[in-house]
Amino acid sequence: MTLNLNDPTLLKTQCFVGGEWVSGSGQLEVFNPATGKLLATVETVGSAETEQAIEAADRAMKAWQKTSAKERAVLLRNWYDLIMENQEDLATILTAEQGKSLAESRGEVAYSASYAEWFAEEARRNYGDTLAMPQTDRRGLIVRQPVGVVAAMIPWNFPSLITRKICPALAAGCGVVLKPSEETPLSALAMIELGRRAGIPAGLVSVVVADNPADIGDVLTASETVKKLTFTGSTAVGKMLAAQCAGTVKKLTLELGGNAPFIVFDDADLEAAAQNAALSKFRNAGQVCVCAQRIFVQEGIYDKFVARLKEIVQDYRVGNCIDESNTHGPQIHERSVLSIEEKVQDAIAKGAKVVLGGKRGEQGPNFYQPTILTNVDDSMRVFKEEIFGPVAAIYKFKTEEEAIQRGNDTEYGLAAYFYTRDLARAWRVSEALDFGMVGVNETVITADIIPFGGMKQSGIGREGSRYGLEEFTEMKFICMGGLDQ
Ligand SMILES: O=CCCCC(=O)O
Repeated sequence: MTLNLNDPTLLKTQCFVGGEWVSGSGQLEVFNPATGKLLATVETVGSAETEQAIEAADRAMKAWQKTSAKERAVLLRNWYDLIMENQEDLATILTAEQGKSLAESRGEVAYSASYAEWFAEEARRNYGDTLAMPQTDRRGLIVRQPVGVVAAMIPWNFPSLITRKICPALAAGCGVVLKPSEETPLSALAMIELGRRAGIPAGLVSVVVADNPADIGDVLTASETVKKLTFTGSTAVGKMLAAQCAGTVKKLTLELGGNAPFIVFDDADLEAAAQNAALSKFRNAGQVCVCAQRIFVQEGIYDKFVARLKEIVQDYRVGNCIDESNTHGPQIHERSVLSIEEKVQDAIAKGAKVVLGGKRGEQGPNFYQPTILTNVDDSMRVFKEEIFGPVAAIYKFKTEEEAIQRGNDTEYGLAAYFYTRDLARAWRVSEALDFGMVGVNETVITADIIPFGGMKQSGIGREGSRYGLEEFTEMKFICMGGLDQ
């Protein structure tokens, strides 16, 4: 399948190692999940090339960390400009390999660019501190230095979001070896080509694609040279990688799963709540860790809310999103459809009622219909597990205490949302929810400026914001003595 790109040279099919596009020993076929058609065959690499990438990053960062913050900022700003200039091509590649709507892809590319711009600015604010020492002949300083070579792994649901990891690392003075998901390597390769054009020094950032991800993962996690792992993906894989990193005591940033409650109180603006529940729940066909998963609606407005949500969702046009008239795309693969199907069947067997959908889509093996379930309860798999699909399960509740208790009843703690017009309740509930990010009367809460990350088993650390830069630095204390001589 040929993609209609303004700049066809952005469609890269080799890995980028040590500043060069390199031939690989294996081959990885990348398919459009909407059509099953082959998009590209990427030459893959293994452990030897991953070792080379680590050594190259280590070498390159020795010079890079000596550059001025301004120089690093200029490079990141150039990258931002190039991403935005190529937004349409990047969105086309993203939709083709991942399936999300073109509108969402354009948004993701701009969002990704925003991290390059943000960290171009933050690069100049890598501040330290001074201490009032108890001894008169001493001065204490705290400086922040680059953590070292960083291994970064990104998931298939946001394949162009490599900047949220690479840009703070570069701003801090680190080198990076990035492993994209094997399902969606093309966006990362296109993005890094633009990074190369923006002036990333040879070797400082490599992108390694494997047909056997464990080959690359094992080398990155065992390496003594790699000092930090930043990973976005499932909680199960995050735990495994954290265990692998324990041998070399690497610093970790883990952005893992979520099971976000979306709570609608009786006093809420019902139209806003229904519109935003739909927007959040069905974003990227339900494949977003941070979005609404368990929708709790207070009993007084439950029926009205369900009716309005159904009206909104039944208008969705599901299909191949390269056709811009389609609003929602496929799941990433058939395994995912099977997993959604099993969870919906479990709910139905335990008494759930299907208000909309509830079946595989007719568009192809990777599609599942936008679905609304009522009569659901907390014993069902749709309550306990991340659905990662277009299924809105709507739970009824009576009191605020009950909503908070059930909302918190999950091992995850990434994001939570609620709708109310009562200011005191807005504070109470915000403080009581055990989640890293809380949206009050708002679901579009993520941005370059905010600390993205979760509590409990949703992860460790934060990305973006001013805290996101700290994650790529080591704090060093310097004591200067003998100053009264
Ligand atoms: O997997 C990452 C989800 C990112 C979504 C966002 O930042 O809004």
